[in-house]
Amino acid sequence: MSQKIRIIARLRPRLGTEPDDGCVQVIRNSNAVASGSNAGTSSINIVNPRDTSQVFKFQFSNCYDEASTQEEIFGNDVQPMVDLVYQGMTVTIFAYGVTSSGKTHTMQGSKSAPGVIPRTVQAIFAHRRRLVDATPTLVPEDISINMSYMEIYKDDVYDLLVTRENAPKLPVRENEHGKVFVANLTYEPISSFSDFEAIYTRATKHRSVGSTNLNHASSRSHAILTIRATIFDRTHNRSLTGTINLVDLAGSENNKLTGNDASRMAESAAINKSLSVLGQVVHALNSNQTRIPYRNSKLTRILQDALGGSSVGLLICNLAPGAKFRQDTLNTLNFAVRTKNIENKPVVNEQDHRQVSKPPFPTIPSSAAFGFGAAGPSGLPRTGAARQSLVPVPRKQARASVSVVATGAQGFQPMVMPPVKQEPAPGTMGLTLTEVEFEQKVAKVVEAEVNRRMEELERQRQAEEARARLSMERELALRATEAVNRASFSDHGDDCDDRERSGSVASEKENRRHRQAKSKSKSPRKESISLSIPAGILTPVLKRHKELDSEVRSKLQELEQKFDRGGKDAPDVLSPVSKKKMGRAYVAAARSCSEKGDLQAALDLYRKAESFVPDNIKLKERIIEIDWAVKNSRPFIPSPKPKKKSRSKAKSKRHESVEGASDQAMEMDHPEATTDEGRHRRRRVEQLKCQEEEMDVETELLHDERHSKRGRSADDERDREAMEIEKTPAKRLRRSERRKNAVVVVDSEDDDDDMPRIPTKRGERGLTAAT
Ligand SMILES: Nc1ncnc2c1ncn2[C@@H]1O[C@H](COP(=O)(O)OP(=O)(O)OP(=O)(O)O)[C@@H](O)[C@H]1O
Repeated sequence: MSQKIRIIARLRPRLGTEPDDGCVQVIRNSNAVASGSNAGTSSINIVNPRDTSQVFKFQFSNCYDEASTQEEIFGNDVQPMVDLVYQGMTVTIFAYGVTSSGKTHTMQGSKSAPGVIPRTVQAIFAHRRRLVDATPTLVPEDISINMSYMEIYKDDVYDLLVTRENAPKLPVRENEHGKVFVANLTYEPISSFSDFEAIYTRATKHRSVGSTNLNHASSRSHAILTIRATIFDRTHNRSLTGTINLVDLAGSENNKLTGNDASRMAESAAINKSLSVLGQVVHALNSNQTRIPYRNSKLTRILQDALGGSSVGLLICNLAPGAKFRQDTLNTLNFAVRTKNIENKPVVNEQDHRQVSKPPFPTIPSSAAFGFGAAGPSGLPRTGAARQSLVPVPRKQARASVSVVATGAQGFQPMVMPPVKQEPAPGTMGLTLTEVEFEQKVAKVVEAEVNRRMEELERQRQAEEARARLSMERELALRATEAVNRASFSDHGDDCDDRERSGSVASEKENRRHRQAKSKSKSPRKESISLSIPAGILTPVLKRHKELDSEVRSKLQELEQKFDRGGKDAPDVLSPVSKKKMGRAYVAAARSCSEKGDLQAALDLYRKAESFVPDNIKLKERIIEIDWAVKNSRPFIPSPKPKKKSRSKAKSKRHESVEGASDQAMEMDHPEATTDEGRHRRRRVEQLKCQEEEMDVETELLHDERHSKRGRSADDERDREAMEIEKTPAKRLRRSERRKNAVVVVDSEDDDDDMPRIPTKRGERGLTAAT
């Protein structure tokens, strides 16, 4: 069964110099007050400032004017709510209004005029006394009462029962049943009103209060005092828990009126924001929205149960008199009107502590004195149907639940009911777990998670260490292999040299002796290496090296075969620059042959050169000419060799070194020089590259020579001839451009036959050896 939030309004008296402008008028209906009904015949009337003939009328359950007393308000509207606590229900009473409207006065009051809070606590203890007196099976210890007190300051929750220095921000959580609670909040047991007074007075000093222009002791936070009463039935091991939340909200603030400084402004912003969310929640509930923005502020999150939940609610609207507050008063009243449409579904919070079957909750003889029989004073049923909750109950729990059905004078009879909501008992988070147990469980889970992560980190660290060790070993092995290889290459190179020498002068015996001497001189190095490397570690590396070696060897063989095939495939494996250089080398060799009169050899060499530089027109012409001469047995007179320019000392040195390499390169093409040793061939390829370098130098020389006087005159001659053929300036220009670009492989000195010339003495000599 649902129940709407009860709304009452209270206008505070004028303070100090506040004018009596009659802006807010309270119309009271004494019958409504007396009956305590929710008829709402009392009203607050406010004259429309724009049209004084128009009056806004707000009807509520009860409306109290300036003359109303604390006692009156408590007796009429709060006392019945207190009684509900002993019915096992949750009650929430909150004071709402603009700053300085009298919320704290209403809730807390003063010594001379105690407010709702102290009166409620007094009523709770009084009720306990009555209950114990009326129930022979109950002793005072069977009804425990405890309290908590917190404030929400700038949207953070603080425990007011601990000193502020030690008070951490408390988290707001939700238990497995969807019940919102403030974790680690202190609950202090109180056995008497004086106990409460002592704790409450101390805690109130911790509350955030500040002075503003409107209120010298303005609340800067929302304060929530909770009193819980638990009746424990030892006979049947069951308990009934009722709770009352007394909420003193901070007032909405108009910063123009409050004259807030920067820090007060920050507080004011937090206050106004949370109140705005409260308004949004109320609006969302009224308009049946699917999503209620409880989570948008801590205030609404904590008050969730009071707003559309399972709590019985009472809203006290505090109003300040005077036109100065007119707009705030209207806002407050509008909020109240919206709130009164919110429907809660109160439940009885009852717990069965037995493990198996559950007998009924014992009949408390004085239960009728609570104002509740089969139905409560506000028509709240106590049956299982009345305990339905908005929060779904887990199936496991639902099976174990036993609900209580009122059977009038016969007392309660047990019966298994459909899933019903059972609120946690004070200090408990569910049916069986106390808060301490819950915290312990959480701590265990956290500890397990931390241990798991630590182990994972340790595993990662060990894996990284192993990886680092492996990579270090690999590095070490690689270095060792390189060292061994260097030694091996060196030996091999020396061996080759020795073999070559042995062919002419040295005997095999001498060579052996020579090698032995060398190996003796190198043995300490090898020893030191073998000592520093663990046995077997080189095996995989050497194997890999062997594989690489055979791979290199096969590639070299392939390369060699290409060269052996007449260089037809060679261009495919050379870069454009290398091709050009190879072409020049063959041209030089061919020229040498033609000078000696061996035209056939020259023709073959020119053709080889053509395979490297197939686009060279002059080379093609030369081949045609020589081919023609060979076929017709005619002599071929080549152009004279160009004179070499003087070179610098450095270049000479370089050429001398390259010259030797060139000779060796030619040996590679010689059948006798061919060897199966891949490493040896690799060295030869390197030497061949050196020869290419030398050819490059020759090209530089050639380029220099192009600009000699003779070269220039030959070009001029060609240009003159061309000028005679090409009449238009455009054609002349294009031809001139072409000539400028075509200078790299064309020997411009060949003015006689315009044939390619690469006059390299060293190249000729090397290639001569090759041919
Ligand atoms: N009914 C009343 N009778 C006499 N004095 C009152 C009454 N209501 C409020 N006051 C006085 O008005 C002043 C402001 O009241 P109170 O501090 O309760 O306002 P508040 O709404 O709590 O303000 P804030 O939101 O700033 O905390 C106080 O001095 C208080 O004593």
